[in-house]
Amino acid sequence: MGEDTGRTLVAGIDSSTQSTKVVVCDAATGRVVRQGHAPHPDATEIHPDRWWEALTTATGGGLLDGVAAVGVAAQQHGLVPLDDAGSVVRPALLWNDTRSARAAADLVAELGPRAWAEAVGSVPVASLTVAKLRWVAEHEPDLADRVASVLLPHDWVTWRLTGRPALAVTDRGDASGTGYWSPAGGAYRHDLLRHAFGGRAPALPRVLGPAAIAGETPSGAVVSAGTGDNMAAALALDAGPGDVVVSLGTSGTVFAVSPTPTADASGAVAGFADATGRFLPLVCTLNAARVLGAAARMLDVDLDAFDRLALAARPGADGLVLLPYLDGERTPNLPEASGALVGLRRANMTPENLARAAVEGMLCGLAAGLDAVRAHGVEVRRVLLVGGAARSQAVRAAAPSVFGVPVVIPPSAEYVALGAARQAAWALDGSDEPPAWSLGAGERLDPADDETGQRILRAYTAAHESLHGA
Ligand SMILES: Nc1ncnc2c1ncn2[C@@H]1O[C@H](COP(=O)(O)OP(=O)(O)O)[C@@H](O)[C@H]1O
Ligand SMILES: O=C(CO)[C@@H](O)[C@H](O)COP(=O)(O)O
Repeated sequence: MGEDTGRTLVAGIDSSTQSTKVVVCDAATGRVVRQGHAPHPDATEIHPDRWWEALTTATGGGLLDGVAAVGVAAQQHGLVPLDDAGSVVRPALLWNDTRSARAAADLVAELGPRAWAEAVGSVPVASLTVAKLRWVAEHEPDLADRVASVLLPHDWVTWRLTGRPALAVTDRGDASGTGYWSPAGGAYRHDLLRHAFGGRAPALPRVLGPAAIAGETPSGAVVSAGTGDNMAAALALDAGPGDVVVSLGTSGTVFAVSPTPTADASGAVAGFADATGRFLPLVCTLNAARVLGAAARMLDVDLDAFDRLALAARPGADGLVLLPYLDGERTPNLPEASGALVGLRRANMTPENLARAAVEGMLCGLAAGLDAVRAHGVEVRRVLLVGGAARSQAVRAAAPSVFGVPVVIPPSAEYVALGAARQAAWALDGSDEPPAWSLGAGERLDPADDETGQRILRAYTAAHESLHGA
């Protein structure tokens, strides 16, 4: 690729829930020079080979030619169980697979929520790897007996990229989502792993530091440690004090970089580690961008027409509230819940109000996440809004009022892939700090007034409490 002569290129891979996205960037500036993507199957258990096939498709046509370093970020928590030959024992159970809800509740009942929060930063919910291990131990004991090692999605893709070495690696960020690695202590809790997995003690990947090198690709490109997708987005966005990132992908996430670890015994805030040696308190909802997709399908319109409908309704959707728990919910922890439309009246039962209620319902769940991180010492001066659904004009219109703080829409980019690329450039360079990449100015949107968002949130809270209690 002739245009690349004379500059160093790095690549970032985002193997997220719905797709694989790859960006190739100038290592010095972060400018994206080319990109690729490919979809994943729509399922909550997936054979990891599907991620590899998507990566192969996304990087076809020589996308990675001339790349000096590669980093992998991926959806967090997924359980990739391998046997002693490195073969996949069963398809990976993903973060959004709720069959492990009972297992999570049992783990919490056995040790208590405070003990979990203090040991590993988070209280187990169905998403966490530790709960998935318990589920396999109870429901598939013969398969559990064959599990020789356990990887996360980004660990597995990194392991494949580096030629399946004997020792797999991970990083602090992704390890912190397992439920058996302590962000505060910086070490695995093998006791908790054994406790969850019926006494079994599978091998775990070595936890690398932020700028470490995991290995090389067959063509000789350096491969960095990689990380979880939310940690990669935080790295790309260079989130500073007062910045809280809200990502609207398959999951909705609210997170901030913090110098100190958190331990929320209520379970709302997961006390993760970040990709720079610091910490990443995070709230995750199970229902975000796909709520809008599902509502658009119900209204038989595409996403642009859906936006126009939502924008044509008044804020508050004339009292119509959509509780968006379409795939169950993680925060609040209601894995068996379903969605609900509350407040229907003959006068407000319009496509416009339904579209608006879907947008507002999705955002209200994340506004609760902002309150939860605030309660754990995170300053919320502004929200940086990213992820697929941040492209929606209706989301952009509603978010500042619902969140009650200014919202910045960073320049359109694949921030998870960009964060993985920045980590790759950092590993290549070996400096103390990641390379200084400039994002460019974002668009700042301010709340309309103090009252609109409060009114929407009050109606949402009342609807939630009428069905699920306080
Ligand atoms: N303009 C839009 N309005 C609403 N949703 C959108 C829009 N563009 C993309 N999306 C949704 O964003 C989601 C993909 O976002 P992404 O952040 O890539 O997810 P993930 O990382 O979880 O795979 C899809 O559900 C897609 O329908
Ligand atoms: O489980 C979490 C965070 O704890 C999710 O955020 C996953 O990491 C999936 O991310 P997306 O594919 O929705 O970006």
